[in-house]
Amino acid sequence: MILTPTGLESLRSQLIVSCQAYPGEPMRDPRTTAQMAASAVIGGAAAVRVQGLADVQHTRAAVEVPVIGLWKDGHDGVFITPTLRHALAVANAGAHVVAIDGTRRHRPDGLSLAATVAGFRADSHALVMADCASYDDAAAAVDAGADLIGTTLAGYDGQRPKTHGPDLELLEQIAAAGLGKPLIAEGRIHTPDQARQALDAGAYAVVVGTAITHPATISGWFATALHS
Ligand SMILES: CC(=O)N[C@H](C=O)[C@@H](O)[C@H](O)[C@H](O)COP(=O)(O)O
Repeated sequence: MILTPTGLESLRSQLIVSCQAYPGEPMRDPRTTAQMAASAVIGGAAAVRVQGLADVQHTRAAVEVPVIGLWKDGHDGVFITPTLRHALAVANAGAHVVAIDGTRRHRPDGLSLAATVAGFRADSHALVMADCASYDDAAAAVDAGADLIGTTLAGYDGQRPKTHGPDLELLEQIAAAGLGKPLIAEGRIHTPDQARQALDAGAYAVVVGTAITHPATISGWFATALHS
């Protein structure tokens, strides 16, 4: 299955579940990621988002819904699918959509976002999701040719404060501008109410990660509540 921009209609107002375990964690295994993704689909996820080439491969085989893939390389600066090479590798692993850093920061391979998207299009039919951190990033990512705009990096690169829940103000700002590409709310959506608020703020679809698929963090929330 190739996902086309028109095919994105299947994601309208839907839940997307991000399934990620971090290096060194007990659940950091591509088979576990794929099992989490399949479980999320049973619960109603219309798409899933996974990190790492093996995770993309295993998840593609485990679910029928679109797979958004990314490759985190490092943890500072531009690290979400930071270069064209990373993006093509994620697409070749089977991702329908490749999520890449969509900020205006310098990229490790020196390419602009527009050059990255153009180079990607030359070799892949997969769609591109730009993980942005601000309104200016989002506008630039649309100009650069991205198919979807995510608020993934809002609060993580210093452009905007790290809100306690989702950055609803940013969602409203981007949605009000009518940039013409699906706006994906992502980042710190921890409750069903917050997911709903993100849609009401103008998001096309909502990504939830930690609150569904990261038991170490969720356990911490409960443990802290008991001890405070
Ligand atoms: C900033 C960054 O590296 N975000 C990553 C992007 O893939 C993931 O670590 C997040 O879990 C994902 O964005 C979903 O967000 P949340 O887990 O808050 O629901």
